[in-house]
Amino acid sequence: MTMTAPYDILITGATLLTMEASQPFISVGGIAIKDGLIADVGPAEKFTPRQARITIEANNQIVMPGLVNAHTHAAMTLFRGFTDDIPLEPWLNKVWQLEMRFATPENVRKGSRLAFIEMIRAGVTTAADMYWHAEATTQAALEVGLRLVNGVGIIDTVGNEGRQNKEEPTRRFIETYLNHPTVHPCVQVHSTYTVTTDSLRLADRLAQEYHLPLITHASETRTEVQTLLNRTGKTPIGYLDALGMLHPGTVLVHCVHLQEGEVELLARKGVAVIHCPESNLKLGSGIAPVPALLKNGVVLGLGTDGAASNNDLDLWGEMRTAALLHKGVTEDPTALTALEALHMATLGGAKALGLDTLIGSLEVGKRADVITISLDSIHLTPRYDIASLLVYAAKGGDVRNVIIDGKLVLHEGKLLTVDEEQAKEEVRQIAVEIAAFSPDDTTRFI
Ligand SMILES: CSC[C@H]1O[C@@H](n2cnc3c(O)ncnc32)[C@H](O)[C@@H]1O
Ligand SMILES: [Zn+2]
Repeated sequence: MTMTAPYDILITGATLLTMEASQPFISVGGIAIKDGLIADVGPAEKFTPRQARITIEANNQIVMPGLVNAHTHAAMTLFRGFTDDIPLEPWLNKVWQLEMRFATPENVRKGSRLAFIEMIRAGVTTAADMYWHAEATTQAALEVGLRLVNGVGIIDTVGNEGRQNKEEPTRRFIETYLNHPTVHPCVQVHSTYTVTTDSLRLADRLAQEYHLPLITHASETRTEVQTLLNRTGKTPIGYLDALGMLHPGTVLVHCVHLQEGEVELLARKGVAVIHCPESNLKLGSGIAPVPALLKNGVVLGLGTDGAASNNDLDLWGEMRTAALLHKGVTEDPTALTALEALHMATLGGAKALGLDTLIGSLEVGKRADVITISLDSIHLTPRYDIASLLVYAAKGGDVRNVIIDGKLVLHEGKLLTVDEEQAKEEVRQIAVEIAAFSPDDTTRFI
């Protein structure tokens, strides 16, 4: 007689970092996964190895919720290192010339696939993407096995997009994925400086109609704020407010140059903010007032932004940078603690994207997005405080296992879904053409 194992996957012998407020750590425990869900979590005594089809013995490993990269432009791996060490506006003017030529659906799929492999290898289980050809990015996520928040990227001043109808493709994407288990539609507009008032209004209307997050870049640079002030007499935040677009569900990426009263305004309106510290530093944009946003109760997520402005997609580095940066600028080592950085990279990001009932913590009934981190390395020895170890010493390469929606995607360091060598080779081939292209310095899009 064959007995069916009660669980699909069982992880035993690990230290659990649940990210649950009531019980954030369990010293030696296990987690059981069944039908895509977390079926049980708890101390070791609860589990015996033969209870599952796959058992992962995770002694000297940490088990925690998968990381949420709450803002990225995945396909921009294609342009990683193409143009560095210049400010955002001339950078965008170059990047947009590249994108008009090379961001074809097929290239976007290949560039995104490379990005998603990089992310999964570093423990990211969910990414929120904003790019051209949303369907191509989505296909890449489905192939690699990553959970994706995505929508049609509305932008009016680049390419022929300005003349095109935004409503129909946005609705089509939303309706295709509304009840999908791993693709979560959202509405997204690039920014107040590249999108018409009509498109901003349309985006807000669609977000409200479908009860979806509305994501946009805001107040990333001093120049952006000045551009909006010159055009409208309002800052980007003030402009969005005047349009009634600041409300729960609105997600603002960057928020580096907030003006007086804007932190409090965002808190009052229930707006979430995504912090992308490494991209902001590399473009010389500045430093977002994260400690003030935290103090005022704003929901915060953490993002890498794209690989052309970061230039990697490692959220461990992002947590560490965030924690160190805010201690440094405020001259206060408590400004952003290790646990707060971990929260931003897990439950905070999930909450910002409206997914906290599904993911972000290890809780029975949530979707099983789970990672294990090996503590065997020199740089993770010895061990006192887990949050400290993870934020101040761990690296993406320490991730051993990744489970997304109950499926094992990375097993003991081996990616199970796609051929990594082929993924790299395909992007190298596209890069040969990109390397031969010379964008000019003319400002034409902003
Ligand atoms: C409509 S597709 C998204 C669009 O955003 C561009 N982008 C990449 N990084 C940034 C950034 O830091 N600020 C503003 N816009 C950015 C990307 O190149 C695509 O064109
Ligand atoms: Zn961005």
